[in-house]
Amino acid sequence: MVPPLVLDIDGTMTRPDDSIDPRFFDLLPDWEAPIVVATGKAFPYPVALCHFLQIPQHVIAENGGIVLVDDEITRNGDGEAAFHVAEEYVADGYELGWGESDLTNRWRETEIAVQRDQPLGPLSELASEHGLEVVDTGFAYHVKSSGVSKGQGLKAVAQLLGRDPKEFVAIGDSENDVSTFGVVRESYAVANADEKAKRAAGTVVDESYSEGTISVLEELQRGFDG
Ligand SMILES: O=C(O)COP(=O)(O)O
Ligand SMILES: [Mg+2]
Repeated sequence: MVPPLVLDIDGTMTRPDDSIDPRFFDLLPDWEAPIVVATGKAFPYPVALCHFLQIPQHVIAENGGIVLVDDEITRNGDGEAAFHVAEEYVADGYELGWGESDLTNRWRETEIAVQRDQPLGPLSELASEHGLEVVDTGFAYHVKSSGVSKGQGLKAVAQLLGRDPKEFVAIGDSENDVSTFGVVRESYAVANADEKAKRAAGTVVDESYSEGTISVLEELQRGFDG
């Protein structure tokens, strides 16, 4: 059998221009084991991705803040504290950086995300005053509860699916994937991954972005066929 997968979105399922690699639309629905989409993005994004891929909705959103398995939703972390950090950051004269409608944070429930061109120092200070931490995904700074992570999320998903996290193969590109790498059987960082992800991964793939991810999936598939 092919192994169950836990896939990061940004930098892992995407191409360098941030688009989802269309090859996943053929590859993933045919994958004969559970697939978990684990992302720092707000909840609607991975739900929509699973919907349009037409795969079961096994989702870790907001870096573990929200977990969805089929019809069951779990929320983790101190969202109130994260929202206070955002308010105070803005009151101090900084911006979250996503414009008026802020589609990045609009549907967030357990953490907040700040554009990476905004100053990190004051954000980290406010976060620690509220007992929170900042994670840099390479796409945004995320202010979140420290006990909340994609890895914790995967443990919850695996349990609901009647699986062991140690059955999973994880692919990711940044420090928010390190916790996932720590709980799975095999972990792969794509070549564009940050140093923390590369250090934590069992294997660093030669190819970047979705090209790297697809090469891992094809390798797993070949192992299965062979
Ligand atoms: O939302 C982000 O900052 C990164 O998202 P990802 O976890 O899917 O890479
Ligand atoms: Mg990523």
